[in-house]
Amino acid sequence: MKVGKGNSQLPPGPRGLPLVGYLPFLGRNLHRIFMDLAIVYGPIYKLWIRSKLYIIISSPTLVKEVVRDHDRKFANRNPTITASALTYGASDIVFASYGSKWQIRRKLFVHEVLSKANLDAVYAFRRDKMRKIIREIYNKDSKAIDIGDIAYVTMINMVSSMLWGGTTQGDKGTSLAAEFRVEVSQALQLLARPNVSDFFPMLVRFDLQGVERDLKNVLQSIERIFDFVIDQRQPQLDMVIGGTNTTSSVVEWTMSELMLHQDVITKLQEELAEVVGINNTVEEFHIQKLQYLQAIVKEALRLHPPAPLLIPRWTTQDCNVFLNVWAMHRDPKFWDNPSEFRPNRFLSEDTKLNYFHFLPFGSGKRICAGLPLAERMLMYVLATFVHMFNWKLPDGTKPDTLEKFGIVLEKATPLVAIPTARLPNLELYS
Ligand code: HEM
Repeated sequence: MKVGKGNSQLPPGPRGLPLVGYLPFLGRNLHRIFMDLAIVYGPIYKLWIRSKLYIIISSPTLVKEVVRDHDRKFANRNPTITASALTYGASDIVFASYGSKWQIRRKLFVHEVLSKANLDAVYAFRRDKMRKIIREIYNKDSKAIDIGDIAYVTMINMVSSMLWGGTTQGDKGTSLAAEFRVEVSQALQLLARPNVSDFFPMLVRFDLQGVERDLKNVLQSIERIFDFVIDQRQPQLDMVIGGTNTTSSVVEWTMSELMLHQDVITKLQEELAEVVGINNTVEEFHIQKLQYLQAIVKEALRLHPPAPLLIPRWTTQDCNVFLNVWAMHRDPKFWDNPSEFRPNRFLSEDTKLNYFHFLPFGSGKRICAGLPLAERMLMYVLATFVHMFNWKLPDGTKPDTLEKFGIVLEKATPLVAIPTARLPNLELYS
């Protein structure tokens, strides 16, 4: 199929303005705008932005064609100027073109760095970092803490200890990790922002929206923090950026939903008491027995997938394809009362099956390469936070579920909560 503007085989789509196409109508919440357009144009439609074609899909049957039936044709990426700058010319896995370099990098990453044997072998590092965080939370002595920040510190410590055996230590480390989180979060939002320079190459040098300037500043800060933390060693951005904001954001979203649903947190604490025991700390080997926790995490990933549009695919026919999983995760055709947080839906046999309307990690050749580590860290951290502590909101506050769109869908307002030790044996906190 040719992708010229007059091609009648293309799906329908909204008309844009002459020259710029649909660009002026794309606000910051792309996943919601795309869902609203799907109501008008159907589960597959097109957008032109200048001469670039975008296809947006939000039906599981069509998604299956992209990620399974014709996977290879849709396995490429087309990084924007911002994505290229952030990854030093797509020298990572996420934005690398589909080809031998990507294949080698991915193979090494999946089969060596994140192999089961290697993940088991470095569990001691994750355990050690978890213990330090338990102590840090306990020492806050019933003061309110930012859950996203503490989750981020935990994740960055776990990931960096796996990579370099290092850590961000104590208060200094915590503030550095928090600083790093702000910078990475800004970088991810810049990545998601439509940039005029991508569509008008002759305007690149003017950087009209200042996106490249902002990204350069963010990159400089990231490099400065990295140099300090890892002492000049080669940063592995795939793991450090891909693996920390996503997982910590899911921890924050899950904790927010738990704070809003006391019945769920009570049931989870009962499960933890039964599987782990109130005289023990959580270990990774408990995770597979924590069925209710697994359902909770899936439900949080359904409502708040960190990558609501996955990472766009670039086809052999030169067009970008967005898979709007956020819309599918909330489609009443597939879910009863889709906007309600109901982990039980994942306990029934029906939803345990792998359908294409639930894809928080994507699917096919480009499926999240960090999935095994992501699952371990998420479950381990959440189980520990909920088993070791009771959490209460500061007086007069209420958690919300407002979103901030970026490559990672974050919470707009940070969740702040007060922990108190839950287990009788206080030695477990020291
Ligand atoms: C809750 C946590 C996470 C979620 C929801 C998530 C989600 C995703 C999604 C949706 C994609 C794109 C998939 C597609 O295009 O079909 C992706 C790609 C990727 N993720 Fe994750 N991710 C998470 C954690 C991690 C972690 C912990 C790491 C690293 C340790 C990681 C590394 C990667 C890499 C390297 C890719 C690129 C794969 C490729 O293009 O070949 N992710 N992830």
